[in-house]
Amino acid sequence: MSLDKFFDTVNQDQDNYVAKLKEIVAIPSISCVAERRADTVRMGEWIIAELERLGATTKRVEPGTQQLDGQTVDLPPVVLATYGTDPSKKTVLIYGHYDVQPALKEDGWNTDPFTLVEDKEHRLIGRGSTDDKGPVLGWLCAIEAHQKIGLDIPVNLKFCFEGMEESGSEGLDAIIAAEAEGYFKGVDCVCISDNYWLGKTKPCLTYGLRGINYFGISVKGPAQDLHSGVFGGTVHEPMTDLITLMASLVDSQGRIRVPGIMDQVADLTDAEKKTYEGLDFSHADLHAALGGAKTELHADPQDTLMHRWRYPALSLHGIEGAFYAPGGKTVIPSHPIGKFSIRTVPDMDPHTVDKLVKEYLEAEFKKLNSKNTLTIICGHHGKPWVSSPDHWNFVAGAKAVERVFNCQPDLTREGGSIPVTLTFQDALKKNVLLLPMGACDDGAHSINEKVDRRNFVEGIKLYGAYFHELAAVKTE
Ligand SMILES: NCC(=O)N[C@@H](Cc1c[nH]cn1)C(=O)O
Ligand SMILES: [Zn+2]
Ligand SMILES: [Zn+2]
Repeated sequence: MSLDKFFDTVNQDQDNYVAKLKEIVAIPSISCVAERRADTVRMGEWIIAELERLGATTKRVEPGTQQLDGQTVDLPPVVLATYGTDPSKKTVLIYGHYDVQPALKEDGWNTDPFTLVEDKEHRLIGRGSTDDKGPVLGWLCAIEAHQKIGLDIPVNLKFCFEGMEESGSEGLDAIIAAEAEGYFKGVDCVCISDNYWLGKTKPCLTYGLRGINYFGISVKGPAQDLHSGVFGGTVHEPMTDLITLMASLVDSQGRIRVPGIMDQVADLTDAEKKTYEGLDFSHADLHAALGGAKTELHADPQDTLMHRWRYPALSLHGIEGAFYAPGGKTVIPSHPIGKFSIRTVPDMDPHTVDKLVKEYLEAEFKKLNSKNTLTIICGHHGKPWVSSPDHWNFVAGAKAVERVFNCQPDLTREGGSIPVTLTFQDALKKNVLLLPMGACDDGAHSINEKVDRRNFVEGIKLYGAYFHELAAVKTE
């Protein structure tokens, strides 16, 4: 079968697709703040409308409410959709998320984060361009291009798009469990496009993710912020305690200092070690993703990948309630909350991780002899996931890569977390393939997040080619 006409159509219509991406980047669907919840819901509604325009049948599922920023707010809808119900065709379930990480121009963006701009190098810059609005839209553009040329999509499509992925996917697991024998019945395999290539030119198929345990350390002292001239030297300062605790978690070589964490990590076998050989990855790729900084922790690129994929990492994210604005305010913050997370790997258990962290921080706090009050907040969890890339779903993905990019994909794991991956695998008992469109230097979660126009356009072709390869692939 020739897909040339489909590829030509995607090329011709690419400006329309980019215009749509601009439209949705402009919706600031930040899931972690109550102030943006209405926008997040609006983004879900945009997707429902677009799916219906394409002829899909949609089902809007309300996951319930949550406590956020001191208020009870509705969780954004989970969008389920069906496109095609031919019993003679395979059915693929596609998952993506329409929420994004926070972004402020003051964080260091060169342009307004919620206005998609294209620069001279054809980078499409804006929050969500690569994580995950570009890929979500890409699936819909692939359908549109098929319709335009009257080309049949040779598989049935089911969609599950959520608006809480960046905030722990609250409410989603329950919906998947409830619909495993309902809406998701008949699904043959799952595909997710929400991660990145190893480098800037070669696509990959991904079969592993790290998990995540998110934490807060709250240190409470005086009832309000204080003048440091009047009170400095006379009271236990919450920030001093907090900084000491945060510094005790990890050293400058990235080694986690919480006892017991490393004991849970699965041993590296010879077979696993072999999977790192021949991967198209160098420290030049890492440096590109770091914006030119050469600050790697490990000398050998394979060690870098192992520490991204199969070892845990503890990252300090920020401090809420501390003075961070420009200027020299002489304040003693009364109630700072430090935030950090641990990226988890096989065979770490999220509840054991919580317990070890809590016990360690409480013991460290005791040593400070402080009269402040410590509370450890154990936030959301997501388990690590590793699967087999030998499944026919991966064979179809690899063939689609060959068709569009004329090369064999890298087989990778990933350092980030998409907890629903494991949920789908366990609840539906089906293989899950991660098929990214973005490059290693896209800057997801960072300033100036982008997707290259080439990746966006070729990614749409990749998704279309994947539909056709899925239909053709042998399943025995
Ligand atoms: N593209 C996947 C992704 O960015 N996932 C997030 C999930 C998350 C968990 N807690 C907050 N966000 C990630 O950080 O890996
Ligand atoms: Zn994402
Ligand atoms: Zn993300």
